[in-house]
Amino acid sequence: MLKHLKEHTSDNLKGKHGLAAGDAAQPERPDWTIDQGWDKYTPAEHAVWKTLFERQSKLLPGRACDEFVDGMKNLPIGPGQIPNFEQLSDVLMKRTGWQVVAVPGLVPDEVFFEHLAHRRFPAGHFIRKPHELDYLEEPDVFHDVFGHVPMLMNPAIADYIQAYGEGGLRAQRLGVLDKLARVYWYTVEFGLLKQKDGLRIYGAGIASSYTETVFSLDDPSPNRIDFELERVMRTNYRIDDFQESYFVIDSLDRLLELAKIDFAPIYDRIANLPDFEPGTLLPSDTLVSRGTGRYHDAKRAVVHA
Ligand SMILES: C[C@H](O)[C@H](O)[C@H]1CNc2nc(N)[nH]c(=O)c2N1
Ligand SMILES: N[C@@H](Cc1ccccc1)C(=O)O
Ligand SMILES: [Fe+2]
Repeated sequence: MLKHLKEHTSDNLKGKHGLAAGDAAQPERPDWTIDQGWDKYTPAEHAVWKTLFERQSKLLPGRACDEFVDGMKNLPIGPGQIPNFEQLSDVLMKRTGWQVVAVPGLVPDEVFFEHLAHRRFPAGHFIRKPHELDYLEEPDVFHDVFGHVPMLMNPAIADYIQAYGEGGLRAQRLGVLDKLARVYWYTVEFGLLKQKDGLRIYGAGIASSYTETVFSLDDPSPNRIDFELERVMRTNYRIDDFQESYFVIDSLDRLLELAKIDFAPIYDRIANLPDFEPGTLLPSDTLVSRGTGRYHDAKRAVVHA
């Protein structure tokens, strides 16, 4: 599974800012951007990209949403080489006004939000090692470019992620970042979309993961629940394993509506309400499918044995 996802937790970031790629030094620039250094990728690194690209490209038709497939088709992303961020930005800029900038790994929350608010997507410049194809703790170029960039070709997602950047800066000031981060997690990273012919993936954390692509759509274990904002804001997520629940929207335009909602009164309303564990089902949930819980229960049983 792509448990790549310690990536998005503030906790994980503490004491680890950007150093996490192992040996990355302090940021060269205040916005933490670096040069992609495209010429410095080795043949072995391009080969890792190719392996990942080909595996995912076979799996995604009929599983990724139409917008993802369209976005990919119109971008200079292929099996042959790790994409060049300047070439991606040229195409994206014309389409939705976004750019891709290189960062050494996780960047501090406020730096991340500042980039998004200015329609710059920070992408890890490094690629995972051959022994980490399905597991890594930081967003690398495969997750960030293959998973996120195709969706940034879509105008609704483009506006939504910019608004999330602005909302992130605000949520930080209000001390409610954990609530907002769950909205990003259960949409941009792990969102499912109802299309005419069934459930499809639009979340980048799924789309860049071979194993979670199958698990999220085909496995009976996880819950698939209609997206409801307050419910999602109160739901913890798993950073080191498949999700126990996925939240489903019926149109990407739904995200634009979310972006326009003023979250401040909602933060206030839920401030003293309890959070939910990832696998919880509530009487108020509208289910696309109820999960058996089998996958995570089996693991819990081993831990408690
Ligand atoms: C809350 C939030 O979205 C978050 O933790 C940030 C922090 N820094 C990051 N930095 C990078 N490069 N990529 C990310 O997705 C994030 N996520
Ligand atoms: N509308 C949110 C910001 C936001 C935009 C997009 C996604 C998530 C949140 C707010 O008022 O803070
Ligand atoms: Fe991501």
